[in-house]
Amino acid sequence: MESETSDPNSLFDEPSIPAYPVALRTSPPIPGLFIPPVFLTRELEDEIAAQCMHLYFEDKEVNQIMLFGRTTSSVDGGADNIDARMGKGLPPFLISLLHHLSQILRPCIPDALHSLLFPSKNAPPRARQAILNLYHPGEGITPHVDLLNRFDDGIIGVSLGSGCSCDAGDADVRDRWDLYLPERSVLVLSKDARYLWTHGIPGRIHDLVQDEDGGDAYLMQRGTRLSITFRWLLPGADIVGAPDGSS
Ligand SMILES: O=C(O)CCC(=O)C(=O)O
Ligand SMILES: [Fe+2]
Repeated sequence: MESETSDPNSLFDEPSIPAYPVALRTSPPIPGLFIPPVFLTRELEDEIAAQCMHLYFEDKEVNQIMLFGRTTSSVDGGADNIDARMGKGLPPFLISLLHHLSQILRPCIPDALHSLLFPSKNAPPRARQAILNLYHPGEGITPHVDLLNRFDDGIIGVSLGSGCSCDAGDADVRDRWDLYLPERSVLVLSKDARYLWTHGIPGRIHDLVQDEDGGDAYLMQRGTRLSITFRWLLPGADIVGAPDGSS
């Protein structure tokens, strides 16, 4: 992940209103990208963040954790085991989060996309992968497309602890959008948004954000943000430690 700190020449550590692009609060016209108007509850946010911090980040010098699930089989009840189908091999609190996401996303995204993200009993079994990223203010992630040879279509991301801007650029960087991912919001990337557009988080301590009521854009300070993203592993891609082991 990349990092940038405040301007060392700034006397008062005040942001001069920077020439940041204004991050939109509505989904831009990128096919397959959804930031639906649904949010995790504060209780759920706190519970998940506490589990992640305790299990993976506290007292450790890491800012990214990758968790690999496994494909269901007849041993765990196969397709009838709804928890296994949701994310066999992932920790129980992430499986609960996936159940919750399935419920809240159902009315907000196309049915076909919902079935891709949360497959029915009859769908072929597959393995999930989760990436947990911890960003302190000023840190970001370089624009990228999630690995094409490792992950399938359909990515879900949640933002915990803080919002941030996300920049989305098309492959030729001829078109780009800045979107605001509020704290507790959910982002879904599929189709063009997953395959043809990059996504990244600029490493900043503030974001310039569109006003919801049509007023001037305003600066929002970043807090520590934890993102959790879920993807499907392509068949055979669940071998940990492959040479291309980045996200
Ligand atoms: O932090 C985020 O929301 C994005 C993370 C991401 O793009 C990744 O882990 O591949
Ligand atoms: Fe990504």
